[in-house]
Amino acid sequence: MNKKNLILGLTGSVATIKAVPLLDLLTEKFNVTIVATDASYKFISQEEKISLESKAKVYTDKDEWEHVDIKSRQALHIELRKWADCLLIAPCSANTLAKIANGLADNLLTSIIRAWDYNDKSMFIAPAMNTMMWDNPFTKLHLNTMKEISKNVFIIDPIAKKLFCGDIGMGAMAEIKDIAFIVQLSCYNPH
Ligand SMILES: CC(C)(CO)[C@@H](O)C(=O)NCCC(=O)N/C=C\S
Repeated sequence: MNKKNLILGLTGSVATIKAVPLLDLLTEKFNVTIVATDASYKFISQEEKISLESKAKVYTDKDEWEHVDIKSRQALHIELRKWADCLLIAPCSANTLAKIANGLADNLLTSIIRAWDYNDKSMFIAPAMNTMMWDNPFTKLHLNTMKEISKNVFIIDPIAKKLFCGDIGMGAMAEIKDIAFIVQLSCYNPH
């Protein structure tokens, strides 16, 4: 089976510590390209970076600017948007959720999303944040905005469990096996 092309967006939630095992599950079914925000790198060790790069191309914001080659007239965020069949943001931080719900395009990941083709390509959002952020009114507002934008936007709800800081409550990223299953099911069987 020729695998579909998936962009995995990593953002500045502590759930990015799950990136390596999540990527292992995703590469079984997809050609994966990782787009990591600068904040996500706070949660990726040097060994994890090497592990990720052994299974996927990893782009960061500097790649957009180092690749500015006016002659080639190519923009990395547009090339990646064209390459992808679907996009998964896992984890999606409260900050990234707020930015995409308001059309901001201030880094490589949000620029790809700002250029996204919602008619033909599915987008999966797996929020992960502290319960206090999850319960804040902006979370529902921004998630509803994303759902209103297109029927091809799928929210993979967080779960309640012990959070990084020891709190117990909603906001933990969905289990990576459930994320991988949902993305594979929906991306290969568009409704
Ligand atoms: C970190 C992980 C993946 C461990 O299972 C889980 O707790 C999670 O998704 N947390 C995201 C929310 C969080 O913890 N925020 C930071 C401060 S509370």
